[in-house]
Amino acid sequence: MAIPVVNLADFLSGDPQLKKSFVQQLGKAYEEVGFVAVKNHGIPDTLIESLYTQVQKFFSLPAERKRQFEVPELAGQRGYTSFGREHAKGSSAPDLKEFYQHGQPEPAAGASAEEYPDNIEVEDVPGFRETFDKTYRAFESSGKALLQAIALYLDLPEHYFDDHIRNGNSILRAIHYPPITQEPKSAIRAEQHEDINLITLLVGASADGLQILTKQNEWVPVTSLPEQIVVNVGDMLQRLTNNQLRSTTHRVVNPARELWHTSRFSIPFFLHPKGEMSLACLDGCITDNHPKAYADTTAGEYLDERLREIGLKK
Ligand SMILES: O=C(O)CCC(=O)C(=O)O
Ligand SMILES: [Fe+2]
Repeated sequence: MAIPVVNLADFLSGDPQLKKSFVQQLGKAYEEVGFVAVKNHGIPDTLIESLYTQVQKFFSLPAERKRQFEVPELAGQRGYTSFGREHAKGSSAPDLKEFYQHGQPEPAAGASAEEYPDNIEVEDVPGFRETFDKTYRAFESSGKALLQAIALYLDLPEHYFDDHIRNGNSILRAIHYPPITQEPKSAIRAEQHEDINLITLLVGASADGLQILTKQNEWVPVTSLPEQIVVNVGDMLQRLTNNQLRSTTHRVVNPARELWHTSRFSIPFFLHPKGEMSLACLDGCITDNHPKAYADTTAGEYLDERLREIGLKK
């Protein structure tokens, strides 16, 4: 399915009409579909190419070497998580994937080392940390503009989210779905789930497989052009907006048998605020028809609960 396409250059153009129409298009798409494709997203192609090259080098390291970058106490939030560890909330079959996670390169002064552990060095791939740091910042900056548009759509001040996400707890995750070597029984590359964070920005996955569950309860493949990124609403934003914006269920299915020998790579950026941000439903989103649907919580408490549900935190 072609998801709605928006042009971030319209929002940043300085033309009030273009900006306004961007805000309406994005907001409407997030009420109806929960996913958009964004063109002119501001993440340089050359950066994405270097990131993919380094990610492929990382995953082709020997399994025992990769495991040296795995730190279970960090609940997968930094470094490597091996194949078969993470499962979707409510599913017992682990996803068919391994991944590497990179966090905030520049935590705020005084931020706790428990919430913002250092990133894990991978000496085997030259330039690895620099490329992840650079891409992290590029995603932060595109994500910030998108959240400004979302704030305007919700009749909040344009810069409502800025402070909450500055030096925030976002995660850049590089995922490798290895070739499938035996009948996977019920397991798929990524079982159906909703993302935890405010919004997710995803650069062109290297193969098909991503599908979203529509309001009509049908699974449809997501298609976007190579120059676009896919950006979807996560549960934190759904919760904050009392279900006005939709955190749409999605999954990654296995390829046809003749393509089992191929790998799939994808690199989502999970945009998280700082842990202390309140996720209490916004007053403007609570009405007689839409009474408050969630208890108050903070982003940090909510993240903790969700990491336990997907098997990353004990
Ligand atoms: O690999 C993909 O295309 C999407 C992955 C995903 O949905 C996730 O990691 O949350
Ligand atoms: Fe996801």
